[in-house]
Amino acid sequence: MNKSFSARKALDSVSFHVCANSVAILGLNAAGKSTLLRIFATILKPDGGTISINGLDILRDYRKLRQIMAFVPETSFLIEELSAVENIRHFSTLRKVRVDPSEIIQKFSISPAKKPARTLSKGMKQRLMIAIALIGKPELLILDEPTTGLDREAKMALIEILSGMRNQGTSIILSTHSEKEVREIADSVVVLEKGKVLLYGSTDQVLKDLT
Ligand SMILES: Nc1ncnc2c1ncn2[C@@H]1O[C@H](COP(=O)(O)OP(=O)(O)OP(=O)(O)O)[C@@H](O)[C@H]1O
Repeated sequence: MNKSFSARKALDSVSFHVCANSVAILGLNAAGKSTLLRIFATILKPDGGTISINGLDILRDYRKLRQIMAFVPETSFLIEELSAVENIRHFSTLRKVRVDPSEIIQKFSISPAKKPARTLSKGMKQRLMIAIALIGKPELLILDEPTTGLDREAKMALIEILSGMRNQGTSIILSTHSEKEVREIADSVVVLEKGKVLLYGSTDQVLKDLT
């Protein structure tokens, strides 16, 4: 699969197959991670090639894929002037799903819950975005560098949330710069380098090959 932006090849003959509940896309800056995730999330179209996730073709079955998937991008999608509770209400109404915001706030330990989202720390915003992404119980969660910019404590809390979700059967695809994070969350890894696949396979094997 390929993807170019004008003359720049962001993804160059990318091809891999992994069978896992949680997959990490590992790579340095500009490796092509976000581009690949945005293609998986059906936001961007590849220039060519075929991709299927959980048996669904991203071009042919994109409607079905969108129904079972949630995407947490690198930048915030929260409405900054609304509180955490109001953001949860807003996005659940858009998705036509009835939820109890206070239950979600409690489950994800989001605080403060009633002040504008702009007052939340980066870690709390990430938790809130993941909580919102999980409204409607998607089978597949795609996250673009969810722990970037978080302190150690917030990172660990988020990793715990994500591993818990994986253990409960949610499929997870995430991008990261961190081998440590890969070890804690992912069953399989795809390593990208300058738009190409350098390695892919089980986490243990890939991390061993990288050392
Ligand atoms: N919309 C765009 N227009 C032009 N070039 C783009 C666009 N999106 C990505 N690129 C280019 O494609 C390449 C891969 O970018 P991408 O954001 O996918 O990398 P990344 O691995 O996610 O990087 P980072 O870790 O810094 O977020 C980069 O050279 C980037 O400049």
